[in-house]
Amino acid sequence: MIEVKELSKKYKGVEVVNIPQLSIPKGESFGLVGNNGAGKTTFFRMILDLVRPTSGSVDSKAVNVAKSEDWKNYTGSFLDESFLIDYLTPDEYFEFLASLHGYSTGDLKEFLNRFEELFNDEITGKKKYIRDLSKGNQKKVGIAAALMGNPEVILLDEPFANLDPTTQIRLKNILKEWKETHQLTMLISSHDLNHVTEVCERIVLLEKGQIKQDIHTSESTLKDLEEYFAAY
Ligand SMILES: Nc1ncnc2c1ncn2[C@@H]1O[C@H](COP(=O)(O)OP(=O)(O)OP(=O)(O)O)[C@@H](O)[C@H]1O
Repeated sequence: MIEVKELSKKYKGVEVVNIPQLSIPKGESFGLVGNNGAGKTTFFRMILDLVRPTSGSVDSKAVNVAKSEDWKNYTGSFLDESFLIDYLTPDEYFEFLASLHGYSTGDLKEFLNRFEELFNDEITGKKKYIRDLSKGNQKKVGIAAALMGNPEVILLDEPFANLDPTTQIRLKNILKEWKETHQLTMLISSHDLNHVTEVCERIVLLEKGQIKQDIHTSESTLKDLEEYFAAY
């Protein structure tokens, strides 16, 4: 589904991402971990054509994302609040996206019902602008918005950060369920080793822009990663 070839990004001559080859097959839940500055966000931004590689390419369904708009039809993403329209209320924002995706009022209601627990009565029906929501609640809006339109691929940067423990657990369940029911290809970057190893069947560890480990998640993965980061 996603193919990375000889991908490099340099800022002022300093290489912050260097991934010679990486394949993410359809339906995979792919977790990206690494310390601050490891290059996770830059890598995700190149997959979304928000940052142009210095060299190399990212293909989605065998088409270079920098040379086609096709991938935008089946890719959902939420990297940060800049993905939101903050002068709208969540209801206005969801209605706007629903119209883009051709949802009827009933479709939208049904879609939002799935997030009722996650939203915890703080998001819809409140007449509060997105810009006035807490960081955690903005994140909930962004993640739900990213799942609208049944994307085949979704990219989430730090989805568990700023969420309370109850919401983290609810989000984990939503992501796992969505992946199973929609055969979603999921790319998640996270500092939360616990959650990412629970949600993702594969973990790639990035260090200074390079892949240091590429692990099929098993019972020992969490402990192995904790040991790796403790010894860093
Ligand atoms: N626009 C930019 N100009 C210069 N350097 C940049 C730019 N964007 C990112 N970098 C640098 O690239 C490196 C990788 O940053 P990136 O944000 O991708 O890391 P990250 O793994 O997502 O970090 P974190 O976990 O802290 O979010 C860092 O050294 C960062 O300072």
